[in-house]
Formats: sequence, structure tokens, C-alpha cells
Amino acid sequence: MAANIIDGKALAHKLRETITEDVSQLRQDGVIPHLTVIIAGDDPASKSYVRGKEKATQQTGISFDVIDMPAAISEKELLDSIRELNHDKSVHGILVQLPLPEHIDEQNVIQTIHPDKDVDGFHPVNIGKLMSGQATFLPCTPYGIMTMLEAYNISVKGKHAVVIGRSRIVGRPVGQLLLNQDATVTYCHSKTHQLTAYAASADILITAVGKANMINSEAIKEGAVIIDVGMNRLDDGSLTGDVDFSSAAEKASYITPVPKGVGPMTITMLLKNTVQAAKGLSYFAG
Ligand SMILES: Nc1nc(=O)c2c([nH]1)NC[C@@H]1CN(c3ccc(C(=O)N[C@@H](CCC(=O)O)C(=O)O)cc3)C=[N+]21
Repeated sequence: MAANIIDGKALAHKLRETITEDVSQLRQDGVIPHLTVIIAGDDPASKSYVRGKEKATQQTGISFDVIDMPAAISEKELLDSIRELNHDKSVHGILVQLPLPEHIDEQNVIQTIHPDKDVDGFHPVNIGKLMSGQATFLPCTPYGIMTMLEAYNISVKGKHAVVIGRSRIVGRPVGQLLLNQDATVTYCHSKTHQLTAYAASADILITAVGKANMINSEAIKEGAVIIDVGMNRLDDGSLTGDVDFSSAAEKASYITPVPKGVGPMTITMLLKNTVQAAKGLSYFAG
């Protein structure tokens, strides 16, 4: 079987048209949706991701600003500026770019963002809401993945979904969303025995590991749907996923490329969450 390619970039483009219309309506109603990003330090990858977010907000008419902090910023100063943004009525979404410098406690930072401005969906209140099926901001990458599956009419009901990676940002929440939609979910991670056997039993395989080409066709069931969340920068500067794309595409029914798969969807859902924050609403996580 030759797999269908799930074109995240094209879908992102389409969704951004609707978001642009929503923003324009909000502006007519006197609300200017605004996202503030805080970045600490000058890691080139982080800087480049923030530029991507800036470009996407500008394209859709969302107002954007970035607060650049030195890597040596104290945790207290960082938390104080988050508290200020929490009180600023013109700011609807706050995103603190991760990873943070090592001396800063990531969890303290996430918990300081007001849950109603937490457009990343990382705050424990929002994670709790997701777990209990209440309206909330969904974390952008899992939300993007569910949106791609829906757009391609891929039902997860009753299917075996295998998630490789158990991060709070991707693995855990995407497994929860799949479960909410009646998939049978298995979480695998770095300590899993017989990883290949689990992967090869997946109807839907989500890889969020960060190891280039760790999954090849041997670990893929004929007809499986493959969602590759990996973003691995190779020595030649190119970007590749966790899945060996060409061999996997021979067996899969659907597969996401890297780049132009999950990445553009992640940013699109951030835009959507920001608009939703500006409307003063959040989603139902189903
Ligand atoms: N608080 C926080 N929230 C995040 O959402 C967050 C974060 N921190 N830290 C870093 C990761 C990474 N991330 C990406 C999003 C889109 C692309 C993306 O659009 N990638 C393009 C390619 C970009 C390129 O070529 O460099 C693509 O896949 O086609 C990549 C990476 C968001 N992150």
C-alpha cells in the first residue's frame, strides 16, 4: 500500500483562513486578540520557533509581542512579569517558550500563568479539565493531531492507538484525547520492553520521541495511520521526524510528513486558542 500523505501545511492554511475571519470579526467588535510570548535566553531553535509564531499571528491579524529575557533572568523576575500579564486586560494569551534555562522551575512558571490565558493548555487546572472532559484550552500539538485525524475522516473509535512518548506536552494529553474518542490507548516510552511489538500492533501510531528514524517499516502494521511528532534537526540542517518516512509510507494508509505535518498544525491551534481566549471561551474536550 502507498500511504496517503496528511498535509498538515495545507490544512493549517485552510484553518488559518477561518481564524483570520474570526479575528476580523473580533476587531470589528472592538476586541484585538493579543498573544504575548516570553522567551528566556537565546537558543537558536527557540528563537526560530518564536519567529514562526510571530509570522503566523501577523498573517491572521492577531496582535503579538515577545518579551526577550536574558538567560540569567531570575525565576522571581520571570514570575513577576507573568503576573503583570495576567492582570493586563489587553493580553489574551500568554506563552512561555520552553525549554527554560535550567535554574528556572518550569512547573512554577506554568502554574503562574492564569488558566484563562494559558493558550498552551499546560496549566494543571487545564490538564485537570481535559482529564475530566470539561471545556478547556487543549494543548496545541495534541489538538492539532486530533484536528488532522478529523479532517481526513479517520475515526479512532475502537482502534488501537499506540503513543510513543509520555511527555506532559504531547504524549500524555494526546493519549487522553484519543481515549475520549473511544480509542484503546497504549502508552510506550523509553523503558518499554518489546517496543517494536507494541508499535507493530497499532492501528494509529503516534511518535513523540525526538530520535531521527527510530521507527521503520518493521514496527508498522499494514494500513496503519502514522502521526510523526518528532522534530529532529540533522547535521546537514534538515528536519526529520521519528519515523523513517519512505519505508513507513509503503505500509501505512496515512502518514504525516516532517516538516509540513504536525508542526504547522501546532501553531494553527495556538492561533485558535488565542482567538478563543479573546472571546473568553474555551473548548469542550469531548
Ligand atoms: N511553550 C511552548 N509551546 C510550544 O508550542 C512549543 C514550545 N514551548 N517549545 C518548542 C516547541 C516546538 N514547537 C514547534 C511548533 C511548530 C513547528 C513547525 O511549524 N515546524 C515546521 C518546520 C519549521 C522549520 O523548518 O524549522 C514544520 O514542521 O513544517 C515546530 C516546532 C512548539 N513548541
